[in-house]
Amino acid sequence: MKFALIGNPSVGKSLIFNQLTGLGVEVSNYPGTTVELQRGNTCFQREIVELVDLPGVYSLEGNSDEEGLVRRFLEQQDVDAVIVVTNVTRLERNLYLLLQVAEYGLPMVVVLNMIDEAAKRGLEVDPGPIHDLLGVEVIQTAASQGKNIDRIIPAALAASSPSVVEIPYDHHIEAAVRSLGKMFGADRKESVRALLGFGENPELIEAARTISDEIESRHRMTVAQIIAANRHNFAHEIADLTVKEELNLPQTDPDSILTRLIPGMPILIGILIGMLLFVFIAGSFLEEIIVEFFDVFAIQPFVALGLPPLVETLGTSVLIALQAGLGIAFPYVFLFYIIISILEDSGYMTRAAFLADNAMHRVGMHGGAVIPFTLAFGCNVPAIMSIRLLRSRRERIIASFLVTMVPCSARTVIIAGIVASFVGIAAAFSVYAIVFLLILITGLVLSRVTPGERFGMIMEMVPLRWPDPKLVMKKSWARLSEFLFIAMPLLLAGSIVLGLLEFFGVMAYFEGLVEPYTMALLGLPGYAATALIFGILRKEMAFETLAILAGTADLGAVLSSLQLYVFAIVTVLFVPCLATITVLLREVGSRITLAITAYTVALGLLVGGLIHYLLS
Ligand SMILES: Nc1nc2c(ncn2[C@@H]2O[C@H](COP(=O)(O)OP(=O)(O)OP(=O)(O)O)[C@@H](O)[C@H]2O)c(=O)[nH]1
Ligand SMILES: [Mg+2]
Repeated sequence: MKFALIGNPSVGKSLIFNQLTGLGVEVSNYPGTTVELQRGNTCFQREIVELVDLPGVYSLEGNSDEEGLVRRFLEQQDVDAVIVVTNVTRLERNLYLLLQVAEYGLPMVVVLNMIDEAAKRGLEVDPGPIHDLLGVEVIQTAASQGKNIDRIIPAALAASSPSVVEIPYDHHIEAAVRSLGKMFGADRKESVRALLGFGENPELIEAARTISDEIESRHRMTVAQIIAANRHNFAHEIADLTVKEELNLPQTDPDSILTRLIPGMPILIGILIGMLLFVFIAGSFLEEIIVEFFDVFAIQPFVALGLPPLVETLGTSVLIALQAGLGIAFPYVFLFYIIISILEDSGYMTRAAFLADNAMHRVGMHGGAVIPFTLAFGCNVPAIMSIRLLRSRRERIIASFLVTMVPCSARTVIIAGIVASFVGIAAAFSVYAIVFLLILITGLVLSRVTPGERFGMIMEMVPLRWPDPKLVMKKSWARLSEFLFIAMPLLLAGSIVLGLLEFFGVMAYFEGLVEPYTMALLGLPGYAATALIFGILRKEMAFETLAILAGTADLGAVLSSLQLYVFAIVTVLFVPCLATITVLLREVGSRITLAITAYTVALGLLVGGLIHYLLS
């Protein structure tokens, strides 16, 4: 037995899927969380039931990736029943999709989810009309409380015949349906879909097209528009019968505050700055503890063992990599994830996206890109992972370039540790200014040259609600472990390779080789190049390595202010770190990853060179 969960975005499909299968699919109060098929199994009365979680869509007839995916899935008719999940507080729009799904003629169960929220808003829900009109089982659930979830699978198993619904169409459409039925023996649902240009029978579609052209020449509307209007009306009628306002609770509308430019924008900026400050302050505090702990309890005792030099070098490299990895994973990445999850699940992120939409359009994206951009200030790895939320490949490509350029917390360490302490605060801010300017220019250029369709934003304002701490922690943990499993092994492998290179003197040889070039191009000594390469492992290692190689932590004594400034600029721009490269490979593929890497290296060297040339 195989069932599929279908519904609008953010109605709770994935939450129901998780509860039924015990899998950890991402759940979020943000439309478009699920972008591909997820499969899982559940067991009911000793029978294995396969469950498919589909991405949320508003319609089956548009041409976005998700709509195509759900449509193809339904056309294959490869499921025993569909479970249509709806948000009962927004029933009318949900029913519009439901009516379309019903026309595919699969056995169906209707889930009216978020019944808890309906109760809170004083809505009275009567499942009777849907049951009677559609002839399907209707279940009222509150997935976040697990209420009635257990009734879904038995109902799906019992559903054997398709819905009996007949949407009353305009008389021209009805006449067309009748004549297609006579000519081809097509049933009502098949004929309607043929009129919309879908289906398997080419002759039927051809005949339907002739009829549609005729209807369109007489009406001023296309057949698709007429059918959509009829469905909307019908959905409206059913919704009116199903949901009644019980009592008028006085409601203040927080959206009138949050989505208006003033005070919405200052609130958004305040929240973002507050979040960054919190993560930096709490993060650096925690990081120090972790780093200190490693120093005292792992690295120093290990060195004190007095092992053979090769073992010692390799062992220390691995320990330092672990220290670096955990030092960033827990304090920064985990804290960021928790805050972002709270912002997502509270529903605030859709307000932020709405506000940022205008500005984002200029650089070729839409408001949805606020999530990756905010995440990127903490760490580029989760930021790149979250570009999945963006709808088109075009946007994902642009975002992947821009997000990798955002100064993450490790790069902030460089700017603070090298520029602010040895050159000056104003200089440190100028580094940020240069980077933001470059991001802006890159975005403007990319939005011109990147091929692909531009999409407007149709984003549902999900309701504001208190996030569930358990769900927030679960999600943050799942995201963190993804980071740990991708970034950590690489960090360890990379550090072993670098340790070996150093041990066998390859590094020293390399420094001698590149010194003439680094001197000429950037005015930097050869060991700075080694430090830059260590920076690929983890950005702030560039700083640590530079200090080690220079033989002193007082960098101001060995390098000039200009040299330090150039070094910092190059490190900040030059190549994303290894962990970022790995997730880039996974999310956007090797070609784009290569392009980003080449672009950032070129940009780093160019800007660094330019500054060296202009100021020396
Ligand atoms: N109050 C309440 N919240 C719910 C209920 N069901 C789901 N939610 C919340 O609604 C949000 C959306 O849930 P998801 O399961 O991610 O929705 P989805 O339908 O999979 O969304 P997409 O993957 O974007 O299509 C989450 O924040 C859930 O915690 C419910 O019955 N009551
Ligand atoms: Mg989902």
